Amino acid sequence: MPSTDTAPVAPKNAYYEIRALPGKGYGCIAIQNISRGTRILTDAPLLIVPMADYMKTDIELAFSSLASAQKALYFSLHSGHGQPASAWPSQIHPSVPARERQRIEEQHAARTGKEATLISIFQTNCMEMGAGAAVFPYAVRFNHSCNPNACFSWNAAIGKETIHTMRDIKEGEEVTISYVDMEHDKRLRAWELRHYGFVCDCPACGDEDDEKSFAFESAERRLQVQELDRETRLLRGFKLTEGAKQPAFANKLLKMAVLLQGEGCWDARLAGVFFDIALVCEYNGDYKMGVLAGEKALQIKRGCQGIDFPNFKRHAEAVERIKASRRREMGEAHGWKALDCSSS
Ligand SMILES: C[S@@+](CC[C@H](N)C(=O)[O-])C[C@H]1O[C@@H](n2cnc3c(N)ncnc32)[C@H](O)[C@@H]1O
Repeated sequence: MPSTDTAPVAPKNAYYEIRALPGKGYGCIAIQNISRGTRILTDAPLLIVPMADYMKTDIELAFSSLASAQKALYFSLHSGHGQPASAWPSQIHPSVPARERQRIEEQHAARTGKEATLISIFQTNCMEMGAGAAVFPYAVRFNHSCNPNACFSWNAAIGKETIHTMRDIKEGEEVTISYVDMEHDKRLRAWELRHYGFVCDCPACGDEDDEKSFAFESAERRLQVQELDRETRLLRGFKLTEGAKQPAFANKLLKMAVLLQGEGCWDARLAGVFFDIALVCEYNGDYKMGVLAGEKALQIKRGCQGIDFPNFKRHAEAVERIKASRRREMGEAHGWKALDCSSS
């Protein structure tokens, strides 16, 4: 439950409002139809903890520098404390180093404690931010779905967390994000979500044995994405040119893109897959496909992160380069080169 009884209000916006939802505390409900690719929130951090493996003292230090209104705002956020200790492992293996042991004990005490604490609120609401994590006072109000209709990103260029819609959303629908990696299977997701103190009942968490269900299809897609990701991961990034030399590589990426779209994941991962397809096509001299994939990558990236996202310009420049190669190729195919007097 939220730590205070005062209902939170979303920043003034045309897209959604925060409402109390049965069994979920508060959540964000669309107040008009929203098209895919709409930025519905930019949110500045309230409390930043600059390391991933934070200790209680790191949160205390960050909290101590807040103004009193910010402290009150922090304590108005949802807390996942009060979980039964029996639901969690009762022992820590002796091989675990002392610092990590202390960290686990602090986290456990916060989760199972009787009251909301700095840690229990941080656990429930923090989002990755650079090398650490932060609490964003409005982004925290979005509930989870394993099959979400929106996604979040830390945009370092504007210093804000953004929420973008990944699908067309109807007025009255809840806007959700995913707290977990889409590749994870139902069991792993359920374990991860236990840390937040709830059991997910989204369509992807339905009966996976029913072959006609969304959950069945979704599980199949996730499994295939996971396999394709494993097969291609080491050949992406700075090793992409090695990947490009393998005949099946681009097809694997394309398959991954189809599966992600089937799952409704119009997010940065999908944009990244299309961008890599574009670069592979460029490397292999298939500029026509390269332009198509590159434009698709930019369209998705614009929709899920925005053109002000730090690496958007770099991606757009790469796509322009592929387009220029395609134009040259077309020119040569039409004999324009022969007409170019300046080259004689
Ligand atoms: C980041 S907060 C989300 C906003 C929160 N509902 C609130 O009232 O402020 C995370 C908490 O919301 C609740 N929650 C999020 N997604 C949920 C879901 N799909 N089903 C039930 N509870 C959910 C859980 O209590 C979780 O610990």
